[in-house]
Amino acid sequence: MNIEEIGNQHFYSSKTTPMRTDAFELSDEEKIEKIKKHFQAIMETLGLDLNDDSLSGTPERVAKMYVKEIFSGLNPENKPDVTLFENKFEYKEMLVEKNIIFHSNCEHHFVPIYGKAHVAYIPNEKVIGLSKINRTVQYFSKRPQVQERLTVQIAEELIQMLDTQDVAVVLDADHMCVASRGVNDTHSSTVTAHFSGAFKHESVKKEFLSYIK
Ligand SMILES: Nc1nc2c(ncn2[C@@H]2O[C@H](COP(=O)(O)OP(=O)(O)OP(=O)(O)O)[C@@H](O)[C@H]2O)c(=O)[nH]1
Ligand SMILES: [Zn+2]
Repeated sequence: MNIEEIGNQHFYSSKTTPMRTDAFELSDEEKIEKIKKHFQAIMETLGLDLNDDSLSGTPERVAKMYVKEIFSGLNPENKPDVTLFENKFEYKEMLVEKNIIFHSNCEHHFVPIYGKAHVAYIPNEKVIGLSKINRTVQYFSKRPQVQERLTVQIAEELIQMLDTQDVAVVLDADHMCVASRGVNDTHSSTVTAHFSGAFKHESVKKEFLSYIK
């Protein structure tokens, strides 16, 4: 179960994004209006002069950016339509789409996480339009995230869409909350993985890992 399936019901699990029961009561425009006021208060509290022509539009810019861009994946209406095709070619090997660039944000500090996703699956009856893999990665990225949950959400969505357990997802990302503050480590990166179905077998996993090396 995930937020796409339960509509406006509250549901917590480590795999789903924790949402309030009233998450879908406000329209995007109403959310933008509210966030704009709150962000203006944050800027004023920091001592910034909102009469400055470079700063005056910032509360609205940030509000629009949150709702329409970087957190647009919180709204199930923005879930991409996915085109599937019959697997007429009887392609039975793994398909790997690697180096899918994604930009997300850390839910602990609200600063960027960015990196590459490598996705593979072994087709069953259906094959997926390639760009829809990118779009699925992007949709779940555009939420406040932890990398572990993002990995699992992408994998579970593909398992469901493609009607196969044979799915692998690896994310390799830099966290700005680690790099540009706190421990200020600009060298470390974080790798997470989800292997299911055939990808749990050592030889299949190894083949996939050899392609993304
Ligand atoms: N497991 C996991 N941790 C993350 C992720 N993104 C950020 N974090 C960590 O979340 C933790 C939050 O810890 P806190 O101690 O509450 O935050 P903090 O005081 O700002 O900690 P520092 O970052 O160590 O300064 C930090 O250790 C972050 O590095 C992620 O995707 N997965
Ligand atoms: Zn963080």
